[in-house]
Amino acid sequence: MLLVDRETMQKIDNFAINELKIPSLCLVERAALSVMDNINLDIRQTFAIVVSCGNNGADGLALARNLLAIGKNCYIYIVGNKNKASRDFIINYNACKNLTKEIYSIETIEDMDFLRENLDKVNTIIDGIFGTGLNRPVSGIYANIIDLINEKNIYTISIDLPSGFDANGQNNYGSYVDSDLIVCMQIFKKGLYEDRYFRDKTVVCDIGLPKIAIEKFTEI
Ligand SMILES: NC(=O)C1=CN([C@@H]2O[C@H](COP(=O)(O)OP(=O)(O)OC[C@H]3O[C@@H](n4cnc5c(N)ncnc54)[C@H](OP(=O)(O)O)[C@@H]3O)[C@@H](O)[C@H]2O)[C@@H](O)CC1
Ligand SMILES: [K+]
Repeated sequence: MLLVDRETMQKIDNFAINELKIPSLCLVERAALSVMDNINLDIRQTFAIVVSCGNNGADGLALARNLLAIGKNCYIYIVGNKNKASRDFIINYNACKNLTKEIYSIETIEDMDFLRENLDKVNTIIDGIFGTGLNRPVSGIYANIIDLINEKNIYTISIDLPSGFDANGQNNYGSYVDSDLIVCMQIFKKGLYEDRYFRDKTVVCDIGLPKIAIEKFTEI
């Protein structure tokens, strides 16, 4: 079983995008559709999509866009500084704005109360807060949101990694999402595989990263 740590995954992503010229927006779209393929859309009608402003969030907004396109109810909650958002986040954010009014920033205690109340409207939470970009302990509003998600007994799908969980399985960054399902992009992240609780809840999906990019940084 091929496993990667965070740093190696980032090297593979960056080589594919910057050297092989694989458009990152295509990788984000494939990631979003791989999550969508793992949702039973016959029973899941209403979604809370919780994102921060990096490419894990871009995956979440691309998923929201695809769910909205088929008429699902999506409530989008954004934590973090949109001014620091990734290009792929912005592209998907601009599209989602034309598909729904239900887009909310979560910054204050009042916003947290709003989120606590509104999560009860959905039967599925999509966790697109952090992926392989997590690089320090989770604190403040991020920790509050992760704790709130865990308080709710609502089916939760994490994109790539449970937000707050270290891809390398070495660092304890504090709170992390207690996911029901993790859709992990392209290669099993080491920390997930080595964690018995999360290994069995993880599916690994091909998002189109070329073999030559993967082989360059791993011993296949
Ligand atoms: N193009 C690609 O590479 C592809 C990526 N893909 C997807 O993107 C994910 C990686 O995306 P990403 O590198 O943008 O980081 P992400 O996990 O969204 O974090 C966002 C930012 O949060 C910050 N941050 C970190 N720790 C923090 C903390 N404790 N508390 C607060 N903030 C914290 C940190 O920014 P900083 O604050 O360090 O400037 C970080 O940059 C990957 O898992 C996969 O899902 C796939 O679509 C395939 C193509
Ligand atoms: K996540």
